[in-house]
Amino acid sequence: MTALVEVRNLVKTYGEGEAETRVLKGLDLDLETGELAALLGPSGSGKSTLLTILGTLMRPTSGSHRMLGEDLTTASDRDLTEFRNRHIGFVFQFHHLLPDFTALENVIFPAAVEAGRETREARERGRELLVRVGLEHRMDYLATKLSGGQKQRVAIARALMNQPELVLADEPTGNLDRESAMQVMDLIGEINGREKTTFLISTHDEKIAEICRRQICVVDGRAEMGRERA
Ligand SMILES: Nc1ncnc2c1ncn2[C@@H]1O[C@H](COP(=O)(O)OP(=O)(O)OP(=O)(O)O)[C@@H](O)[C@H]1O
Repeated sequence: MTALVEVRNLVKTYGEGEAETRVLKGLDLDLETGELAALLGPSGSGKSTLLTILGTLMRPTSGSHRMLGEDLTTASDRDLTEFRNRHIGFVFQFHHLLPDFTALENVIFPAAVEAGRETREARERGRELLVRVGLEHRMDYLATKLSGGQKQRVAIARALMNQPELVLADEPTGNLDRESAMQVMDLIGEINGREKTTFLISTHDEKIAEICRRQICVVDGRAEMGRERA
């Protein structure tokens, strides 16, 4: 069986000459369908860099990156954008919701971009997702009127809008109190269990990492695999 994501000998350097920083130094990583994995590592070890490359938002300096059997290192920018919209969802620490739009409008935004317009089906799926994340009573609230935990739940619903196989989350609970963080993790766990969506979650929080079935640590530019838990 081929992995959902297959990364080999990934290298990423920033800058040139004396200012060159080699962040990823030949990293190998496989992610299977349905995994719930934490991405750990000291500050500056390259977690965000790796997530940005896996999300096709930045190209590696060298190495191979495949997802769903497609070679993404040689794909055109246009093909990458299409691939990203269809197959990858993102959740960030600072949710990046559009403040002047409602929760529902924020959720259906990716589908509207993909389709070039807002469809009735998209509105329906957006509503369903907001119900699933427990925000049926906040659909028409402006994003600015939501609490931090609620905003993050909207961000998760938005990430799921186009039914991605992979969701990349960069410190999704970093800005939340313990209770909201656990609610967000419960939600991610439920979606992962039910829909087999693969999640890769970068975190500094050991408790969050423990909830994940697998821990992957970026150390000295390479990935060290943690033990898989049943
Ligand atoms: N655009 C850039 N240009 C130059 N250097 C960069 C750039 N982005 C990141 N870096 C450097 O690459 C290294 C890895 O950064 P990255 O943000 O990937 O680490 P991280 O593990 O996510 O850190 P943190 O846990 O603090 O968020 C750091 O030394 C950083 O300074």
